[in-house]
Amino acid sequence: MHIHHLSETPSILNTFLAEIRDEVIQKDSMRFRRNIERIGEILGYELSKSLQYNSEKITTPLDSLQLQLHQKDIVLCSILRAGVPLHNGLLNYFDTAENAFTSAYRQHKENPESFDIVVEYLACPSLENKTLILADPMLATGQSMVATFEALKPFGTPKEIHLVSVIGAQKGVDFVSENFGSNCHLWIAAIDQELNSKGYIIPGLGDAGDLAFGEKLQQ
Ligand SMILES: O=P(O)(O)OC[C@H]1O[C@H](OP(=O)(O)OP(=O)(O)O)[C@H](O)[C@@H]1O
Ligand SMILES: O=c1cc[nH]c(=O)[nH]1
Ligand SMILES: [Mg+2]
Repeated sequence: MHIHHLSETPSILNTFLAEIRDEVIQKDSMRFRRNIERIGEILGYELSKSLQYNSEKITTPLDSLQLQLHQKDIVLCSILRAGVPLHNGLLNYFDTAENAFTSAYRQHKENPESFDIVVEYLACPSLENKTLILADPMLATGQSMVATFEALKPFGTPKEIHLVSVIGAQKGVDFVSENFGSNCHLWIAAIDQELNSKGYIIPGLGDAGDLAFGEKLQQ
């Protein structure tokens, strides 16, 4: 897997990462969602440099020229709920993308430290020979990404796969590296070293779904 760890090079991205991590600033849910969206825009821009381009003729009022424009074969898939603002950020740049949504949530067992990933909702166009972008802001154990990828398999074989995430734990990055092919790309803003016993990224930011949309009752 090709891992693109973007905050290794300091940039304006770090300001948005600082705001979603900061325990005071992150409580403003509108700002939290917008910052995830802005990070999605930056990750999408970086990802766009690796897409396939065709030369197309553009006619201005004065003349014409050839421009390199990317192939319009993107399917953007995100994982509910925390994936929604990241999806919006990517869609802000990939105007013509087709869209897929899936739900993957942690179903906790009696022991709070163990959980299963439940994939329930799935709405997806054909993925055959398309460029699949699979987006989820948190890559903790990596199980949601892998379970979603398994659930998408009946929809066809993409020609390229790009995973997009905001904060990952090294363990989750290793897990997706083992489970996605060597040609797959991971575009990630930050990689933290630890995962706690409940599967939360340390230092991370807390619960991205709750920060964006409010607390939910455990199932
Ligand atoms: O890498 P993993 O260990 O699978 O964990 C990451 C998952 O956890 C979060 O979702 P969550 O289950 O909190 O659902 P939510 O978006 O509804 O809050 C996040 O958005 C990922 O989908
Ligand atoms: O740290 C984590 C792990 C999973 N989901 C989150 O929202 N945060
Ligand atoms: Mg959550």
